[in-house]
Amino acid sequence: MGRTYRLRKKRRLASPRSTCYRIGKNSNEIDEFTSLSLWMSREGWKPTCKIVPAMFPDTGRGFVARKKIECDDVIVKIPGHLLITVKTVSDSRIGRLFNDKKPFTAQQVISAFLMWQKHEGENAFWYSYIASLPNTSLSPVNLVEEELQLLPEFLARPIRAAKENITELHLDLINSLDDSDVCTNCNLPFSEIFSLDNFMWAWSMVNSRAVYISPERHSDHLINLSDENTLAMAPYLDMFNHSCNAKVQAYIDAKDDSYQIRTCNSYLKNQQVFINYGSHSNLKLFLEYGFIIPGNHNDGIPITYDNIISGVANYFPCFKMYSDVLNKRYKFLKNHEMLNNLNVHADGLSWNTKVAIYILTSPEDVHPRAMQQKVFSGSFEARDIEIISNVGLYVVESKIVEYERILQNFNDRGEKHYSENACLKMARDLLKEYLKVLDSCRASLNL
Ligand SMILES: C[S@@+](CC[C@H](N)C(=O)[O-])C[C@H]1O[C@@H](n2cnc3c(N)ncnc32)[C@H](O)[C@@H]1O
Repeated sequence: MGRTYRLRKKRRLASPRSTCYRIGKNSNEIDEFTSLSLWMSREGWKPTCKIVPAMFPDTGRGFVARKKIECDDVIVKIPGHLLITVKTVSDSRIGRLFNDKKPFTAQQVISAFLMWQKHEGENAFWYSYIASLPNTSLSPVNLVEEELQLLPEFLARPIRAAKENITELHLDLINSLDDSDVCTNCNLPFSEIFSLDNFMWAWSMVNSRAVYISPERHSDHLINLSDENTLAMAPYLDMFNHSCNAKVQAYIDAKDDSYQIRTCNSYLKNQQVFINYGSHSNLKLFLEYGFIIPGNHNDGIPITYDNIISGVANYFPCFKMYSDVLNKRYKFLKNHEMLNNLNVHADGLSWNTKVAIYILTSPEDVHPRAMQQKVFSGSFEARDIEIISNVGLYVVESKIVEYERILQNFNDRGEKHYSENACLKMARDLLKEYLKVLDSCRASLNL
């Protein structure tokens, strides 16, 4: 096996040849994709490679390769005028609701546009795109308070905050309307077209599907924004699923103002083709997109300074919790920003966790400069590594007990709910993933 072959093999994404089914192949299936691609073709879009939408058992709707795709191929190219941006809204018939008014967020503006286009139905220019969007999302913001109470606090807290934010953005949008703001086709007030339910749907679509554009692009609009103009909805492109292992380059080609994605992986015929939404942990994917990835290498379980102190106290029974030395060491860690990113990963403790354990367990007579030198050069001695691993092991084992309790509690209270609610089931799967990460970290510290 030559070097070139090995390199090519490595770059190929390890997704299995799919047991997916092609969308539009079943006679009774309404093929939104065909009408989307026909409409886009009429608007000047051309496919750049042989991919078709398909349903996958583990990731849902995505794209499958119908022919081999090579590294460096452009897998999608969307003409600039088929992106929905703040400028699209400003130039549209509902631009008057926003132009030269108080500031709105880009997400508020684009969400309002999606709701309006959905309301316009077949009359809408973007009808085929709107019809291609899912009617529901698995975003946890759809959980009601009774369901949120089943979740551990570290999951329920950010979801409540996101729900509050959406409610405020919605209220803000409604309050900006006046009685004369009605649909010019049917006279329905915009306050009804922009109902909270519709807003939740549109907000989730933008949150989970929008791509990033640089703020200076599509910037000649009349809407006063309270945040950066960096969001665009990209029809067709937003059907690609995410893989942590996918490598892509996404960019606007200034020559023809198109949004393009080039893959840095290769795919065999019948493999799912992925893009990468960013180096997101499962917590972020769950909260923002409503899915998680088994074995996500971006996962880190947060630990606290107090967790580490308990670990040190367990290892050194004579350790004094409130000594002057400890206070100084705490200040040292804080001043050097070494108390951020205290995490446990599948392959071991984060660097700052190791450093915190080392600093807190160094003998009293070690000069701060000597500790600093060791930390910055990363040259721990065998004895330091042994202490870090032993204290780390205690911290990780305590976390395992904590998360087993959380999972058990969730199972006891939520059993009948998560069989019916996919989002609660996902929360339970996330807790199980955390336990797998902790187990794997324990194994690596035991080596
Ligand atoms: C940009 S869309 C991708 C296309 C989407 N599957 C569809 O049917 O239109 C993002 C959404 O797809 C789903 N998704 C993306 N990647 C996934 C993955 N690896 N596993 C499970 N769901 C995924 C999630 O529901 C996410 O909110």
